[in-house]
Amino acid sequence: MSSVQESTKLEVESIWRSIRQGLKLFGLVFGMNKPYMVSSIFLHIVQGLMPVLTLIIMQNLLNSIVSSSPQGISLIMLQFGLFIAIHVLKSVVTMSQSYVEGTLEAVLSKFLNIMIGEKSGSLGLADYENSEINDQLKRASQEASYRPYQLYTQMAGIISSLVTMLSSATLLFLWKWWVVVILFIISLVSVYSIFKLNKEQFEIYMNRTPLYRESWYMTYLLTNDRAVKEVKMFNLGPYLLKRYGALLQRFFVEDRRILGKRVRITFLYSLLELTVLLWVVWLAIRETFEQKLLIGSLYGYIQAIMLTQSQMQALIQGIVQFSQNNLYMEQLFLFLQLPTSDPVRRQQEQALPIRPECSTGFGIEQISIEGVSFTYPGQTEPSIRDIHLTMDKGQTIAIVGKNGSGKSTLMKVLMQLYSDYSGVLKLNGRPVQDYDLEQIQEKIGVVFQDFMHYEMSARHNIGFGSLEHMGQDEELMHAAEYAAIDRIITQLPQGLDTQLGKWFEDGYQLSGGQWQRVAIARAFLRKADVYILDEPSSFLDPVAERDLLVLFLDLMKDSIGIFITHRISSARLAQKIVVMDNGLIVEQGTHRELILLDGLYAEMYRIQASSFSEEDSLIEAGGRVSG
Ligand SMILES: Nc1ncnc2c1ncn2[C@@H]1O[C@H](COP(=O)(O)OP(=O)(O)OP(=O)(O)O)[C@@H](O)[C@H]1O
Repeated sequence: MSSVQESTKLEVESIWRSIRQGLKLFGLVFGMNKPYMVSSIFLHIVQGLMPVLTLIIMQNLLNSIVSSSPQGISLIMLQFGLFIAIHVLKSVVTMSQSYVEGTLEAVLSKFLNIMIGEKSGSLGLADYENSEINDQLKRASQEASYRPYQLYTQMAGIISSLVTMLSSATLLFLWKWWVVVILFIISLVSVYSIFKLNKEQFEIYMNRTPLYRESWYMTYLLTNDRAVKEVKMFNLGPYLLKRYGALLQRFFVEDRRILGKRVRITFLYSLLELTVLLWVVWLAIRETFEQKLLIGSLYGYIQAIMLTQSQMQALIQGIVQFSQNNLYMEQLFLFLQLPTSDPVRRQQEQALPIRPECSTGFGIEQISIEGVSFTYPGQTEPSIRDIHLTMDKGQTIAIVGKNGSGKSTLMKVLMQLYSDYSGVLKLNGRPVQDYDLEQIQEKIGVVFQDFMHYEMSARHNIGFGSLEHMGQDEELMHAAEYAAIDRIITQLPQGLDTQLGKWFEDGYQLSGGQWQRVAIARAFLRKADVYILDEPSSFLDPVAERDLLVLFLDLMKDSIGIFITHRISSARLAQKIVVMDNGLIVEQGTHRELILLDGLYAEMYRIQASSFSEEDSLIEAGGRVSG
């Protein structure tokens, strides 16, 4: 097959795909609001008939005036009445249309944004860490509020233009059929070239999404309150602005090139069309001059020529824009059909069997991890390898290890945030897959290393730990007490209902440690069987950290308590200490056992202890000198 044939086949395929997507969209809108959709299509058809009806009425009116037929003034009056009626009808149609379309727009945007929100919620952590999916998500959410509606109105507009074009072309066809044929051929060729251009533009757009995200990130850094301190102190503003400017310049150059091409193509075809049109107008004038046509008919034909041409243009524009938006719609539908990596959603979507005794009413008495390994998507090396660990109710476990040794990864796998791990994870002696995974997550209270600051009230910030307790002040304050943040909350201007953070009006900004305590309270609000604190003390002062851990140990009598820490002074409080290195558990035991083992833990202990004794001796030496 030659390259021209191949490319034509691709274009035809793309038109068919557009039509299929368009029908899918009509189906979607129809499902959302049937009466409005039917009214909208009906109004578009009526609108499409209006220009030719107006033209015929005007043509007859003019012909009646110039021919001064025996019926005289009464016929003229009748036709003038029709002329008034058609204009009134036009206004009614336009007004009704704006109401119906406005409603449809709001409905479509609402439904699609909710659909995208639901889809985003169903994605797994691994999906969010995948840059390609992030691109898709960004495209989908950015455009959901306007693209589908644009597409819908374009499709409806195509119907209108088609009706107008067919009706005016019929008038013209009855007079000079070959004019219609020539105009049709010119339009067909122009549609083909514009389709090709659209594809090029779409590819540019697709390749651009990661760069769009980068440019978005630059503006985020330049305008975000969390980044502003570092941006100022490291004087990053000019650098970030330069990178941002370079990206915008690149977009500008590409856009200008495509625009130039588009204008050249459109100009060429318009010129061709205009030549044909002017020739035909000249023919009509000549026939009128030769008294073969009445002046009303001359008016009618010139109008019909203009209408056919303008509607063909509108039709081409409509089809072009429609196919352009359609490529974006395709992306939206693809995103909505994306399979999730989330273990909980997968279990629900695939309706995997759950043992009746494992669906509700169970408690987590024991967790055993048997030979679990996990490699992040896109990575070649596993981040945790052949992990064996058992944890029982009433036990507190500290996990220590160097940066990047796999501590947080192990916890995320345990929390069922990733699905593609190898090995066996058991709860109460049964594989985790026998259980309702959502129920398992509900039985875990967690403080992540990068916990959230919700720019909402203190009530929301704590209440998000257990939505059913959101309205119960006593429960919320009880959780706050565990995290030693209750006094601060009581002193806030509106107590629990005080807005936290600085993003919204009347927000009260907490310190880093106070935010962390709020996150801890959030985890404690949940009546969980397992509590996981990933570096809970990173923002806390040493006294606060110790108080927190002592309380934590006390609270864990009926639960399993796991905390990740870099401080040996904290780790030694736990009943079991697990030491990780390079994705492996290299040691486990009590503080005493591990010191006696004299391995990595003992070394970490010595380094941390010696830093204090060195400081002590320096202080002592300093004291002696000054003394
Ligand atoms: N989302 C991710 N995608 C790919 N690799 C990751 C991801 N998160 C972590 N890693 C890699 O996995 C390894 C273990 O990371 P992890 O966060 O579990 O370490 P950690 O022991 O908790 O470290 P730290 O003490 O610094 O918090 C690291 O090499 C890290 O680069």
